[in-house]
Amino acid sequence: MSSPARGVAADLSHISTKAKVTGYLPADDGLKAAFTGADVIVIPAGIPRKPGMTHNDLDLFNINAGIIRDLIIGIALYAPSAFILVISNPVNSTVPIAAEVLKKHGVFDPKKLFGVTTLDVVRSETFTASVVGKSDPSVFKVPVIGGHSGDTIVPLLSLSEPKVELSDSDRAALVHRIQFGGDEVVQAKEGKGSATLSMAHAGFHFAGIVENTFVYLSGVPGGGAVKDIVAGLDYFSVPIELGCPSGAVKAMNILPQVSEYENGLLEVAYTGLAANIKKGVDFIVGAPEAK
Ligand SMILES: NC(=O)C1=CN([C@@H]2O[C@H](COP(=O)(O)OP(=O)(O)OC[C@H]3O[C@@H](n4cnc5c(N)ncnc54)[C@H](O)[C@@H]3O)[C@@H](O)[C@H]2O)C=CC1
Ligand SMILES: O=C([O-])CC(=O)C(=O)O
Repeated sequence: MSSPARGVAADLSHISTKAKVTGYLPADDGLKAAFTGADVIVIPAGIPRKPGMTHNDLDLFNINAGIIRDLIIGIALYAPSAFILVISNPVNSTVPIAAEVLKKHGVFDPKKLFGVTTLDVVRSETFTASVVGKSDPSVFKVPVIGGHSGDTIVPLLSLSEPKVELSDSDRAALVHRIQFGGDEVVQAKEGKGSATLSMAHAGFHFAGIVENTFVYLSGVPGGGAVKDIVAGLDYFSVPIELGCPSGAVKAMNILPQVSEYENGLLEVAYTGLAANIKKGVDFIVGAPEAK
């Protein structure tokens, strides 16, 4: 890229609300002004979970699905080549929603659409370090694959570097803490948001060369081999090598290295993910206003 990347981090709530009230507004000047010329667009817009809400909550889905759809329409029209990082939950469904809207507009590039799952890696490394009594989370590198909610998040402790030895019960407790770490934050904030600041940290991380992210597998080089292993799921989070200007350069297929225990976690994740992905796709497919 010859000029510095232009990103959009504006609060677009007024625009999206307007789009929601009046229907699809192809000539919306706000969306046009916000997105035109953007190279990288990060979307954290939407409601956060309240204590007790799961990522499968219907209110969370219905409100955020509409917000994502409206914003992605704006991107399809005014910044079709931008890198899109979707933070808004439920990521397992909002990324498929984004993909379907982009497809309807004929501008879907799977190498440039990413669901932000970085926090799962941050948690897996931080909590693994704390379980073995280290205060510095950067000591461990622990891959995480799958999706971004509860038991669709699959930490691969068997591939930790350096190796970590845990009893079965310590391992189960650690896996649970990584999978449900978001709940701790949502509860601690008592209805006033979720891991907002950690999200900023995740965004910063994303500037790296290899990043964990939820992608459309068939559109990313190397993704087909992953898809063959993950029960044919269209979307999955694995470490992705990133490049500029093309985006996702390669999906790292670490699936053949997982342990038997982790294969058990994956089987559970596949079921949840298949339902979450279908929910996102169904939200757009057949919906005339998204055309
Ligand atoms: N993928 C990830 O790792 C993470 C995802 N999240 C998700 O990010 C989203 C935001 O979470 P928080 O920052 O904690 O919530 P928050 O309530 O602090 O911030 C939400 C922001 O979205 C804006 N917004 C609300 N309705 C909008 C609309 N119709 N159009 C555009 N913008 C709108 C609000 O003005 C506000 O600035 C949630 O869906 C949450 O679940 C949060 C943390 C981590
Ligand atoms: O769990 C939530 O609601 C927010 C989130 O995605 C996370 O903290 O990883």
